[in-house]
Amino acid sequence: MVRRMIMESFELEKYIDGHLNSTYNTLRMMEYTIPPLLDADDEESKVGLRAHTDKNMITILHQHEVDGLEVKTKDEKWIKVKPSHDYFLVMVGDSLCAILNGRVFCPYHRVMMMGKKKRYSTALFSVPKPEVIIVHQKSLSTKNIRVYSNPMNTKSFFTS
Ligand SMILES: O=C(O)CCC(=O)C(=O)O
Ligand SMILES: [Fe+2]
Repeated sequence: MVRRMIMESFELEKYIDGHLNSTYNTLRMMEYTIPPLLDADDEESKVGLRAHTDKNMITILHQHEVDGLEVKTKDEKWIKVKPSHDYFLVMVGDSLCAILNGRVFCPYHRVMMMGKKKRYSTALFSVPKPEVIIVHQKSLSTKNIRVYSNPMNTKSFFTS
């Protein structure tokens, strides 16, 4: 649904079905244990998952009760995502950013473990199928924020 809305907002309606069929979904459930050397004054000791962008198209995330997820904004500030039963966080990944030629923001995010509780999260990743070639949409070429000039197959893209 979110991908459909994004494609519509760029007037790419005719590509929606092909785009949705170009991916598969994978669900991952994660458990983060309390870091053994947790020290409130030492940022490094709190890292549960290092800062990264997701390579896939879109990630839908839910964190259960214990917080820790942080997302970096365009102006380079880390913001904490509060856990809630009521919402899921949708994050754009590198593949969607590439096909839309950088017209959507693909944020760095990380997990920082603050307290004395294990943390659980669930993520649904939509991933380009292995045979898919990642190529940016020509009609979006004018605003070349991030350069993905060469079409790449999924394997090269994911390892680049
Ligand atoms: O556990 C989380 O909240 C984030 C997980 C994540 O970013 C990932 O698996 O790529
Ligand atoms: Fe991630």
